[in-house]
Amino acid sequence: MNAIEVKHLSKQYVIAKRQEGMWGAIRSLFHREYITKTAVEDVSFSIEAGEMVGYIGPNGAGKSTTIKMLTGILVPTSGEVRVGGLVPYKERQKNARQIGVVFGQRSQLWWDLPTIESFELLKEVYHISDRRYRRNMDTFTEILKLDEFFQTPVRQLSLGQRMRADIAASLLHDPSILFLDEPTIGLDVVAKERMRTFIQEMNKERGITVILTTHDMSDIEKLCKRMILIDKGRVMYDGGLEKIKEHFGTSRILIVDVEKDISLNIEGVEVIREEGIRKWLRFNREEYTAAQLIQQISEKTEIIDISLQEPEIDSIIRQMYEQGL
Ligand SMILES: Nc1ncnc2c1ncn2[C@@H]1O[C@H](COP(=O)(O)OP(=O)(O)OP(=O)(O)O)[C@@H](O)[C@H]1O
Repeated sequence: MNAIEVKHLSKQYVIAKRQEGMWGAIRSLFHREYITKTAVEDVSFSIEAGEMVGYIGPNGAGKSTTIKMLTGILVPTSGEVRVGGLVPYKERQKNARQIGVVFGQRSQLWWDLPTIESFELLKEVYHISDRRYRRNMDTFTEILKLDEFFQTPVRQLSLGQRMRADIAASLLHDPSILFLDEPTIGLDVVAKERMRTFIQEMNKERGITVILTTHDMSDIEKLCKRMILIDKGRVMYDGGLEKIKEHFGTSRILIVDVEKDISLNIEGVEVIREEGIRKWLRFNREEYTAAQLIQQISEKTEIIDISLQEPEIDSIIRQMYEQGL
């Protein structure tokens, strides 16, 4: 069964146009002009129950707008959206029972209360039975070490602690679908790793469907087999990580130690770094094979050592963002 089904989904925002200057401001009191901004355009995808999918794209691509439509906060301008069989904006409360949401930049916990009290309040809000509450709290506390800061008010938690508390809170009512928006933003390496391990475990052990929005490609690499890439509101790619490397990652880097420190001017090849006799050469595998390139270099100087670097997913995506999709 598909956990999420999105068909030809679009969202336009209608924004009042700002008129310049004082006269403009006065004029707009009587005559307001509006412009429409398309944030999501004709987006279709389906996500199976138990899948973990990365939803990525540059700033302003339309990720948050999509997530808001999936969680029922926003009403689509057109198209269809179903989450666990429900139309989120029509059945917001019912939908809230089957989804968990974590926004890395914002907390859903009560700022001034000791952390444990936020959990107790959520227990009431979601009508969670004592048994379920205990079971979940025990599991989450064991993995996320929540008891280290149960008595600390949320506003005094470190970012890492706050994220641990937030993700636990989002799962307290056993949702089957989890939306994570930048869950590792600002965390140090250890905290990131802990968060990723927890997400992975919840997906594997409990079969929770996860949609992960992030700008950190290593989140995606570690967690998701599939990613949906959007730009300017449209889906540009939907598939596996490996395939994106094949499709878009046409550049390779040859690292070569040469005998003489000479400049290696080869047409279509970019020297991206030099450290004495060691050079990093970026080339396009559609224009050159590594063997051809090595041949060309060896005509100029003797080669002492070589190695070939495949592009990292991070650099491929960065390149795609920079050059447009
Ligand atoms: N409430 C709003 N009113 C008008 N325009 C909006 C509103 N929210 C978002 N937008 C615009 O819609 C587009 C998509 O925004 P959205 O927040 O969905 O992008 P995003 O991919 O989540 O970006 P980021 O990675 O920066 O969070 C942007 O051009 C943004 O300026």
